[in-house]
Amino acid sequence: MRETYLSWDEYFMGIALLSAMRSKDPQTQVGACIVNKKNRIVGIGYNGFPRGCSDQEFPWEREGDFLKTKYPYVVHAEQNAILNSTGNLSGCRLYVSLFPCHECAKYIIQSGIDEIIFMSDKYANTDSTLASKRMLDAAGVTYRQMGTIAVSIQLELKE
Ligand SMILES: O=c1ccn([C@H]2C[C@H](O)[C@@H](COP(=O)(O)O)O2)c(=O)[nH]1
Ligand SMILES: [Zn+2]
Repeated sequence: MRETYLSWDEYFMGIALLSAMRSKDPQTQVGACIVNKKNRIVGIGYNGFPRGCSDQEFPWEREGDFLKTKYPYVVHAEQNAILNSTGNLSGCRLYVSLFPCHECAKYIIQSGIDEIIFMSDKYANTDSTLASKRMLDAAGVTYRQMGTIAVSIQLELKE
């Protein structure tokens, strides 16, 4: 038997990271993958503009006049994963490449997701993340950080 197969955590985080690579955000690409108790993927998403809002017409800027930045327009990865999901998310886990912001935390809680597995916590000291953790703690949604994963795509094609 092979000893180097991926754990479930590595597998689903790998899918979240692969999804992040679809994002057109030049600064921060986020991917999310929702998994049920049977280890079935039930939702997937990345950060991007809503349907019909073209990347040619909407800005990816971070600074300046609010309406000329990405912030009022971008749909977060977690929100897309929840909106794209196939059914009841009660008891599901969320794999996400960046710790969810306070807005996403509300949707996560209300959807019934009860565990978050994240990689980066680069905005840990911001009010958004502090508010997010406060709500998640109050609601009993647990979260844990995964260290870096080395997923190299290497298939042995045997004749
Ligand atoms: O919970 C979150 C928080 C942020 N995002 C997305 C939204 C933006 O596209 C980027 C953050 O951009 P910065 O330039 O790093 O501020 O990440 C998300 O999908 N989920
Ligand atoms: Zn968010």
